[in-house]
Amino acid sequence: MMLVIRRIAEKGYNDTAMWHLELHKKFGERLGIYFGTEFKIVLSNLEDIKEVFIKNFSNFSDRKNPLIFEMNNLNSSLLQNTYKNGWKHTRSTIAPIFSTGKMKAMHVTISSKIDTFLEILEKKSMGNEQWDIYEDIQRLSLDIIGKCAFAIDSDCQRDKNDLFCVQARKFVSAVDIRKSWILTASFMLPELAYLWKALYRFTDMAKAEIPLINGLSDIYERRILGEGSGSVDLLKLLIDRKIAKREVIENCFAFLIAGYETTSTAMTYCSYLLAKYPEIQKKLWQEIKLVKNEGTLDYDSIHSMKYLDAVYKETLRYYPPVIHFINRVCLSDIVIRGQLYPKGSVVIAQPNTIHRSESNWEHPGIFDPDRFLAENSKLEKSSNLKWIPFGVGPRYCVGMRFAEMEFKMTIAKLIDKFELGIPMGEPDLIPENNGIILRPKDPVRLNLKLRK
Ligand code: HEM
Repeated sequence: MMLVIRRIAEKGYNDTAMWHLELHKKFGERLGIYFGTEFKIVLSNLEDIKEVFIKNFSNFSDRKNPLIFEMNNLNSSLLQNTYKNGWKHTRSTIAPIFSTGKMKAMHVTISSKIDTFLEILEKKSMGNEQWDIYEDIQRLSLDIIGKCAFAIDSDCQRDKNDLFCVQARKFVSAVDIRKSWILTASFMLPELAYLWKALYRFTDMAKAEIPLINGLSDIYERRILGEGSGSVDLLKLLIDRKIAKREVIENCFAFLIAGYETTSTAMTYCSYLLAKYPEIQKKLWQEIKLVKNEGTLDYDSIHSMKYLDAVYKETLRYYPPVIHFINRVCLSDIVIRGQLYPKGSVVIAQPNTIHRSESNWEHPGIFDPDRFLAENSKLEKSSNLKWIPFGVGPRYCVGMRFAEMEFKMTIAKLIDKFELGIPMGEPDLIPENNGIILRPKDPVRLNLKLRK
């Protein structure tokens, strides 16, 4: 604990994401850290991770939520639910709404939001000013999740004062442990749970979530009365699963929290990396041209593109957006591969450590999509845990297919329309850790040249 506090004081919180790599080199592939009285075991050996997260899932089924979160409106959602309270039932009810057929039905909505995004970028690229493309991508992602999870036609992309946009951004930015001392303290001193719970209603998070939940509740009631019966969105798909109102609303809310900043951050990293490596961008553009010679950029054609798939996977390997969320609570004492995992300890797998380890990847510090092409990739095996941006085992990200569709459609359409470059003198992107997400620290400014 003292070591953690000293390190944070010396180098800043951001450093804790990368620090684990150093710690693993120094102390080995299993390391223990105390946070107050809470014991955390960080694993980087793939066999250990497989044993804990997959083979012994029944003893490690729950994620550790800071106790302060028990006061929010997410307890019956997949994000926070526990095995004892019915996570398995919720998961098996919800997973089918992310099937290929359902994703295909939703891709038209997503595509129209991306068209608006491209129109806005075209206008901006005509001017002389440089701007932060992360902001545009975040607004696109909000409009997509607004339409698909909240069933509202928000216009976050064009209207900065759009109510949904303002409230959602307020909520998400409140889940930033650097900005809220109550949140930070509740992570560091979990034994004072009762104090943190009592203080929850004074947090910005609590203030921002109420209008969002009330808005969702209104839409739910109108949907039950038959409004929008022809539309396909996650809200409707959940209502069709005949689960309780509270479960529907909390899970839609969870999709906003889990799906907005994660996907927009991944797409921003990808745009930046393609701008930085023009040869890789050119190869992707050539693949896009080939596909367009045969038809259009739609759900099927985009999912058939091998190089786009390699760029997608390599982006998530190189910069995994979610770094501090793949964890499980040990439900009872157990010994695995000679290691005692005491009841109540929290086991963690960190994607950035696994993705940047030389024992898992050749030249891990080099951005090289070719490593994922079929001929030199052994990743297709689900047992391969070298690539874990979406987590591990039965509790992996339920929205993975949704994120993949949104990412691939946006990047393919963006590169089809613009050639991306890095402006002269622009500094390298620095990823910053906000407690859960690894996001660009500074504005991401790119040159966008309309392709002829
Ligand atoms: C690039 C985008 C995304 C990344 C990198 C990502 C990553 C993750 C990770 C690492 C986890 C934890 C998995 C574990 O503990 O093993 C997770 C869980 C989850 N994600 Fe995502 N996610 C993304 C997009 C989305 C989207 C678009 C949605 C919904 C529309 C979503 C919904 C969820 C939910 C509900 C969970 C909890 C699942 C459970 O506990 O059963 N995510 N995600």
